[in-house]
Amino acid sequence: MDAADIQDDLARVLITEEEIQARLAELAEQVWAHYDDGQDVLLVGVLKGAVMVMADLMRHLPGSVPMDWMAVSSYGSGTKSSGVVRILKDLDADITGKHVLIVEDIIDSGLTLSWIRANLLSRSPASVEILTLLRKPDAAKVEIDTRWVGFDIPNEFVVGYGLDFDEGYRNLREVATLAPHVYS
Ligand SMILES: O=P(O)(O)OC[C@H]1O[C@H](OP(=O)(O)OP(=O)(O)O)[C@H](O)[C@@H]1O
Ligand code: HPA
Ligand SMILES: [Mg+2]
Repeated sequence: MDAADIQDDLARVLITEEEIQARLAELAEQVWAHYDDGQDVLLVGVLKGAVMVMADLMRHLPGSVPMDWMAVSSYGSGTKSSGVVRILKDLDADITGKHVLIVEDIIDSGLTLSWIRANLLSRSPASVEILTLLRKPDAAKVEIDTRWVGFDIPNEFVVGYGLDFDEGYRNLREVATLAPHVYS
């Protein structure tokens, strides 16, 4: 798939690269202040969707912070959450007594993060907070206490900036909806 093909598959750009970066810079400032200049916080990214958010959020932080990753899967190759969460890769770190900030690309139904949050809370961390770039308020099946949200978006399937459709489109720099011909 070449670059021109990718652009042909998009219906509408919802959030531009510039808007994403400006918002992440704001969020990074708030995160840094909340954790007392990044003291004792562990950033936990959720693979694979959160790779771009993690990479750019971290680079907006003015000092050094550690990161760790979990891989879970609930979507498979479709566009609807199965609600069944599996751990594909667990954290390397023991988070007992640590301040954990979960970094995510999107809260859609909320099923994935509510499961991850409960799972991490069972390990006796000092705190667990959530930062997500995107949230779909109209798709929520469970309410999740989310301290930092980049953008609330409509209840449409989106791709780009880490978000995939059938493992494609993660490398787009913006967040966009897909053209109908891609689904059919
Ligand atoms: O709020 P929900 O309805 O649970 O959906 C959100 C989750 O779904 C996506 O991950 P996916 O399982 O597709 O894996 P991926 O990150 O590897 O694409 C996304 O990255 C979130 O983790
Ligand atoms: O809208 C979405 N796009 C891509 N992956 C997703 N995972 C949950 N919602 C979405
Ligand atoms: Mg996905």
